[in-house]
Amino acid sequence: MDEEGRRTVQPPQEAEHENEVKDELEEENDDGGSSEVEDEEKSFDELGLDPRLIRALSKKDISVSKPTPIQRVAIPLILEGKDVVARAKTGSGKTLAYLLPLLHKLFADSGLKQKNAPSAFILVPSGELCQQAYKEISSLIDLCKVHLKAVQLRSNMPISDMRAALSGPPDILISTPACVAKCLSTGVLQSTSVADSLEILVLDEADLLLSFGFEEDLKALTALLPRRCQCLLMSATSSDDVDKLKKLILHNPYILTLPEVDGVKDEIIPKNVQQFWISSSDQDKLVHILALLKLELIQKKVIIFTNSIDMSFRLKLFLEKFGIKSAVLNSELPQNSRLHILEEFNAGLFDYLIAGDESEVKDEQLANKGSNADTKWSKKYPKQKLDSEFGVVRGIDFKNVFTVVNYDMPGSAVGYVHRIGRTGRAYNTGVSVSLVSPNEMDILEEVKSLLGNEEDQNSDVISPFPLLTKSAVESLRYRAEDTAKSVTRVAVREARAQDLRNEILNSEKLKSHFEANPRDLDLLKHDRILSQKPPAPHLRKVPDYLIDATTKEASKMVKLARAAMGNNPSRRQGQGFKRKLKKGGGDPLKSFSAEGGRKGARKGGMKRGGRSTDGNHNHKKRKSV
Ligand SMILES: Nc1ncnc2c1ncn2[C@@H]1O[C@H](COP(=O)(O)OP(=O)(O)OP(=O)(O)O)[C@@H](O)[C@H]1O
Repeated sequence: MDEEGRRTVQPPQEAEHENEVKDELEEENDDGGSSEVEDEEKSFDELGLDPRLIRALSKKDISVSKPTPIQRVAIPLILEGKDVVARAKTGSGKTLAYLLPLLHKLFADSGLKQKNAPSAFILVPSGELCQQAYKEISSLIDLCKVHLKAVQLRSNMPISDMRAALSGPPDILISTPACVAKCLSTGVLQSTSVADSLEILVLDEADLLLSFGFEEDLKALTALLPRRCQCLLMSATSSDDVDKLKKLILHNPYILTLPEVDGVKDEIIPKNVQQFWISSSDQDKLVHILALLKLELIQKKVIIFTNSIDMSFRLKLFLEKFGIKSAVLNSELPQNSRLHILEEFNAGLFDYLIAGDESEVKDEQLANKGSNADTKWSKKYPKQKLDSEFGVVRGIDFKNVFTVVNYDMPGSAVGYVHRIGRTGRAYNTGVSVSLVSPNEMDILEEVKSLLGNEEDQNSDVISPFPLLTKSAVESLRYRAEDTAKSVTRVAVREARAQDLRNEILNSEKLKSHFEANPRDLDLLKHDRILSQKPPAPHLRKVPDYLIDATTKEASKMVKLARAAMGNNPSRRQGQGFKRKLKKGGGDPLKSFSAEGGRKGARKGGMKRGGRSTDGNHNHKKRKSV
C-alpha cells in the first residue's frame, strides 16, 4: 500500500489466511477448523437482503425460496463486506450472487456522500457481457423503484459519449477493463475521484479477463483501489489466471468453491444437461443436423455451435433450402447487431441460432502468439479476424435454450463444458447433442475423461443419442447431399458478405433506433433468408412415406414433451412439469430407444451407450427432467 492507503500494483504476499467455503455445508475458519453453516436451505429473504430486492425477484419469476447454492453462501458474506472469490459452475446464478448484495449496499448508501465517480465498477471481458449485466441491473433497479443509475461503457464509444454517460456520476459502471483504462488515460475518469468514490469492484468471468489480454488495464485500475474497496471475483472455473487476479486485487478473501456433491469434477459438470453424441463423418454432418431439426427430434430453442464463420453460413444456407430459418452470430458482425441478435433470440423471436464459437481459435492464437506452431487445430480453422472483446460462449445467458448442438466439436473439453452450459441454467434442464467425426474422437475422449466418474466406469456421462435411426438419416440422404452441392464456396462467401453488409447498415439504424425504443425488438430480422432462391416446396416438407414409424414415434414424443412445457422451458423446473411429462409419455430421451421404440414396455432397464443401466438407477450425474 502507498502512503494514501491505496492498494499497490504488486501482488501482495500470499494472504495470511484464506477462508475457504468448500461447499454449502462447510466453512473453513481462520484456524483451519470447520463449522457447519446453519440452515443451508435459507430463502432469499433469510439471507438479509432488502425486501425491495426480494419483491423484484418474485416479479422476475425467480422463486424467492430457492437461492442457488452459490447465492446462499456468497450473499451473506458480501453483505458483511468480505472480499469473495466465487467459483461455481456455469449457469449456477453467479450474477445475482453478486448483484443482489451490491444493490442492497448501494440502496443503503444512496445519497449519503457526494461522489465524483461511480461507487461500483463491474468489469466483464466482452461487450455482450456488459450488455447482459447492464440489463439485469437495470431491470432490478426499475423493479425496486430506487434512484440508482447504472451505465455501460464500451471501448468503441466516442469519448464525448463516455464523458456524458459518466457525468452525474452514475452509481454503477459496467464496462471492460480496457474501456476503464481508456477512460482513465483520457481523463474521462479522474484517478482521484475513483480512489475517493469506489466502494465495490466486481470482476466477472474473472478467468477470462487475463486471457483476453486485460492484465495491464487491470493493473492501471488496481493502483487506484482504496483499501476499503470490497473486491469480488466471479469465475466458472479455477485457473492460474484466477489465482493471479486474486493475488493482484483481493485482500484475504473468502474463497467459495461449490463442488456440490462429490468432488472436483462436479465443480464443472452442468448437471442439468443430458449429454448425447452422434458419430458422423464430416460430410454426413449436414444430413444428421437436417434429420435432427426437420424430423423434430430435438426441442427448441436450439443453439448450434460451429468453429468457423464460413461453416456457420454454409449451415444457414443449407437449412434455408429446407425451409428452416436461423440467425448467425459471429465476431465479424458489428457489436450493435450482435447484441440485437442476442436480444431477439432471448425474446423468442426465432428458434435456431448458429453461433460461430471462435473463442478456442482465439485461445489457440494467443497461446501460439509469436510462434509459427502449426497445430492440427489451426490448420483446420485458420486465423480469422476476431473482435478482441467478443465472446459467444462464456458467460452469455441465452434464455430458455433447450438444446445445444455441437455441429463442430470444440477444441477442448473445457470449451465443451462452457458450450453445453448455455442450456440447463440455474434450475432448468436441457440437452446437448454433439456430432462427432472420426477426427474429433480424441476431444470426445477428453470430454469423457474430464466428466467421467472414475468410480462408476459403467455409466457414460455422454451417451449415444437415442432418437435418431439409421433409416431416418438414410431417408434424407439423397435430398441433403443434392442440396449440399448447391451450397458452394462462392455462395457461402456471397452470403457472408451480404449478411455483413446488411448488418453494418442495420447497426447504425439499431444504434439510434434502440436508444429511443429499447423494447422495439422486432424491427430488424436477423434470421432472414440469404439464399438467392426461395426453398423448393418439395424440400420444405418431408413426405410422410420417407419417415419410418420409429422416427414418427420419437418425434411425437419430443413434441409431447414440449407441449407439456407449454412452450415455456422455465416451467421445466417444477413438479407440475414432471407430472405432465408422465401423462404425455415421459421424457423421450429416457423412455425411448431408436432401435426398439419405447423402452417403458421393456423390463429390466434401458440401454445407454451399449451398456445396460437400471432405469431406476440412472447415472447420478444426469438429473431427471
Ligand atoms: N435462484 C435462482 N432461481 C432460478 N433461476 C435463477 C436463480 N438465480 C439465477 N437464475 C437464472 O439462472 C440463469 C443463469 O444465471 P447466471 O447467468 O448468473 O449464471 P452464471 O453462474 O453467471 O453462469 P456463467 O458462468 O455461464 O456466466 C439466469 O437466467 C438467471 O436469471
